[in-house]
Amino acid sequence: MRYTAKEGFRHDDTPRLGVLIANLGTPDAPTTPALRKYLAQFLADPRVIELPRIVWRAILHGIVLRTRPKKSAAAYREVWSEDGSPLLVTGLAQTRGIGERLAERLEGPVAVELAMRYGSPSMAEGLQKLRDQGAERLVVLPMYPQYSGSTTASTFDALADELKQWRWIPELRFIGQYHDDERYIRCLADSIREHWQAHGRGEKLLFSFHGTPKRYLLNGDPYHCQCLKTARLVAEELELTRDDWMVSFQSRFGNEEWLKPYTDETITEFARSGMKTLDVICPGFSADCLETLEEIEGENAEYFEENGGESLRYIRCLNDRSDHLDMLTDLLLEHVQGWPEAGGPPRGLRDQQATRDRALALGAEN
Ligand SMILES: C=CC1=C(C)c2cc3[nH]c(cc4nc(cc5[nH]c(cc1n2)c(C)c5CCC(=O)O)C(CCC(=O)O)=C4C)c(C)c3C=C
Ligand SMILES: [Fe+2]
Ligand SMILES: [Fe+2]
Repeated sequence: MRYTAKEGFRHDDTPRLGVLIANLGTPDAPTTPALRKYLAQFLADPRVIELPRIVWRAILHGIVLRTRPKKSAAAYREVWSEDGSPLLVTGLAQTRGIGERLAERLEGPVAVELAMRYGSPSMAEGLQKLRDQGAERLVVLPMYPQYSGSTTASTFDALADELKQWRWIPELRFIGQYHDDERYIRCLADSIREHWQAHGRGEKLLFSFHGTPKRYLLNGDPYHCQCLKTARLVAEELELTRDDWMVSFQSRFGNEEWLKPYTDETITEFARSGMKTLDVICPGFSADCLETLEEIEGENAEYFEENGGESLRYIRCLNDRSDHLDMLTDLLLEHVQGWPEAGGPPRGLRDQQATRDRALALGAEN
């Protein structure tokens, strides 16, 4: 059949609201073969690498996938826990926490699933699980506070690739960003204050965001502006002066110019100029992952010390903090507003009798 439908579909099924929590994804294991598979999917995405396909495919298969998997696997081993990759472990905890909160706060039934853009659980699996639970309305929350074509739009592409195979497309809301949401800014500021209380305050606060090629900004991607705004709002909330904080961009990939200043150079420069203590936070990530734990808390903390600094204190992502999950639940609830009978089953399907009538009228057998 060309178009798919829910397994065991019945015309009198109870409809519910479906919530898809989407994040980037992570390899299945910290091994070279698992990394090769993950990076092959990730780096083949034209939203991530905007280069002519034939040129890039030759570089990807001829060079990148022969060299990077081994190096990346070693980096993943540094952060891997007994339960698996931090991004997945935290993603599952976030999904559970948001599910519990929504079930308490919504009148109608709700189903919440996690899906990863690359690797597993895949976008197709997450969406099919929601459909199997009767989700006729769908809200998608890509867990990226700042919109970027390379992340948020890529999630949309994967969503569309799956949904275009469905017979019955759910009603849809897609959350594009929440970079300046007051509650998100307050969560970040509170996490910084708590860190200062526990570990003391460093000489400066560095906001380090994942970078993208500068070309994407010049071609209209709002990511850079949204990162700067998040940092400025947090600094305002903490009543910092302009000298107290700075923004930089990490995780460069490839040879072209990326968003500047680069985090590794900034941190090295700070240490060389005599700074002894530095606080670093990564508000572009909703969950700690390779890029924060290995690259910032590991590698960049080493650069800081090697160049004369004494301690780089990494402030963890909001992860499954309850204020973060409350904030994301509020955001989801806001986005289902305006739907007839917000959050509940679609109008006309509320009582089972009406559904059965409709099934009869259609002459359906079930
Ligand atoms: C938070 C936003 C992210 C943006 C923007 C982003 C852009 C981007 N990333 C790459 C290349 C890689 N990123 C990798 C890991 C990675 N990236 C993000 C988030 C953003 N990326 C996360 C959360 C992670 C970690 C995943 C985990 O499993 O913990 C990797 C893989 C690791 C490695 O080999 O270094 C690559 C590669 C590009 C090219 C890009 C912008 C165009
Ligand atoms: Fe990345
Ligand atoms: Fe990295």
